[in-house]
This record gives sequence, C-alpha cells and structure tokens, in this order.
Amino acid sequence: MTPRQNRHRDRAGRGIPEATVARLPVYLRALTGLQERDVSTVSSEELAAAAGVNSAKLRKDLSHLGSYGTRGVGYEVEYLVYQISRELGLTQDWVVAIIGVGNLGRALAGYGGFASRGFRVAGLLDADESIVGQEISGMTVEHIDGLEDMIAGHGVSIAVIATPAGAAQGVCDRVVAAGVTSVLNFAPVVLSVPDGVDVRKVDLSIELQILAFHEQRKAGGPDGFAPLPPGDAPPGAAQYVERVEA
Ligand SMILES: NC(=O)c1ccc[n+]([C@@H]2O[C@H](COP(=O)([O-])OP(=O)(O)OC[C@H]3O[C@@H](n4cnc5c(N)ncnc54)[C@H](O)[C@@H]3O)[C@@H](O)[C@H]2O)c1
Repeated sequence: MTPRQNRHRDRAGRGIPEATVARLPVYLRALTGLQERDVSTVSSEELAAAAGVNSAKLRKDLSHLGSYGTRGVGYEVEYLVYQISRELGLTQDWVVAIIGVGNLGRALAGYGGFASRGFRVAGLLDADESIVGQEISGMTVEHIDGLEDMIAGHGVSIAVIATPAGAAQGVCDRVVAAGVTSVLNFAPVVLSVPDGVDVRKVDLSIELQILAFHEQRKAGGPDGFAPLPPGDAPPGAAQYVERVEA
C-alpha cells in the first residue's frame, strides 16, 4: 500500500478502515429500526442480516469501535447506536449550506431526513436573481454573494454543491477559502481541493451504470459470467465492487 493509500485508509482516525466507516451508517440504520421496535439486544447474526453483510465482517467492523458484544446475549442496541453515532460525529449537529437551488437543490432542501440525522440546513444560495428571495422549505434563498458571510455566521461545515458543472469548481474554491473542509458534490465534475478537504461525489448515472453492469452479468452478459475486460466495466465499477466486498 502506498503512503497516500495508507493515509486515505486511516483518514477516519484511530486506524478504522474506510470500508468499515462506509458500513457504519448501514449498521446505524438497522439498529434504529430495531430501536423503533423496542428491541434492546441483538446478536451479530441478526444485525448482520438486517444490514446485509456477513456476521464475521460485522463483528470485525464493530471491534474497531471497541464493541465486542456479550457471548450468548449479543450487542446492546442503545449503546451500539451511541457508539456508532459518536464515531460518525453524529452526536453533534452539523451545519450544511446548499449551493444551487434548482431542481436538485430544492429537493435536497425539502428532504426531512437531514435534520433527523443531525444535519441542519442553515441556508440556500443561488446566483439567479429570479430565485434569490424565494421561500423554499421555510428558508429564503440568498444570493451567492453572501456565501462567505453565511459560512462564517452559521458555522457551516459542509457545503452541498448542486450547481451546473461549469460553476462547481468556482463555488468549491470559495467555500474552501471560507474554511469549509467537507463538500458534497452533485455536479458531474471532479473538483480539485487542497489537502485536508474531503469531497464526496454523488453521481446517480454512475450508480445506474454499475447496476446495469451487474444486471448484464446476472443475465449472462456478452461473455457469460466471465469477467468483462477492464475497458468494458463502467467507470466506478471496480471501486464499487471493492467497496462492497472490502
Ligand atoms: N448527482 C446526481 O445524481 C445528479 C442528479 C441530477 C442532477 N445532477 C447535477 O446537479 C446539478 C444541479 O442539477 P439541477 O437539475 O438542479 O440543475 P438546475 O439547472 O435546475 O439548478 C442549478 C442551479 O444552480 C444555480 N447556479 C448556477 N451557477 C451558480 C453559481 N455560481 N452559484 C450558485 N448557484 C448557481 C442556477 O441558478 C440554478 O438554480 C447539475 O450539475 C446536475 O448535472 C446530479
């Protein structure tokens, strides 16, 4: 493993692998479902089945949090929810700004799931004068000129970019210069950021391509079940398979 990969792998801190970090929200969702049904303890097998992973992997993942369960009893649901939430930084509120209030930005602004997971949308910003001033999901859209003031005034720590591709890098540079170190990018462009800034890119078309790739293989594909040559896999497929299988 190169030093860069190593850094990436340990970025979550305390040596928790990125693949484990990526599965923690899945465990959390399964545990929240158990809490809603007043289940107080759960075996690793039950939790693994609810989360869609194998139980050995689940036990290994949870051991990174110092959680080993009790033989014959399993894991205490409430405590595990607390441990995972703490590890993911969900025991504190995170302030989010949504930049670009078109179709996607509006949908995100109206999504109730953010607040219940500890993400507070502090504001919506757009460059279009006809959108600025509109009331969306109880918030007034502000002009992008006020970006830096909003970040400083509300303590924004996560910027969601939902602008067209051509505007995304400029917006990203501004949020980073204003001190934001986490960016969720929906624009179909790879953003350049300095060290210490985390960018997560959401691209539904890549996810669809990956599903199409797996559908094709399930159906026998052009070459039966033989692995497709690398050039035939959609972008992100190898990464996805790695993410799922790690
Ligand atoms: N990731 C995904 O799966 C996915 C899905 C749909 C759309 N998208 C992408 O998300 C982005 C938004 O899509 P949409 O359908 O909402 O587009 P849209 O055109 O409806 O909205 C974009 C908004 O960004 C604003 N904008 C433009 N330049 C800006 C700037 N410099 N600062 C602030 N605001 C600015 C526009 O005024 C507009 O309101 C696009 O890049 C699109 O390709 C991604």
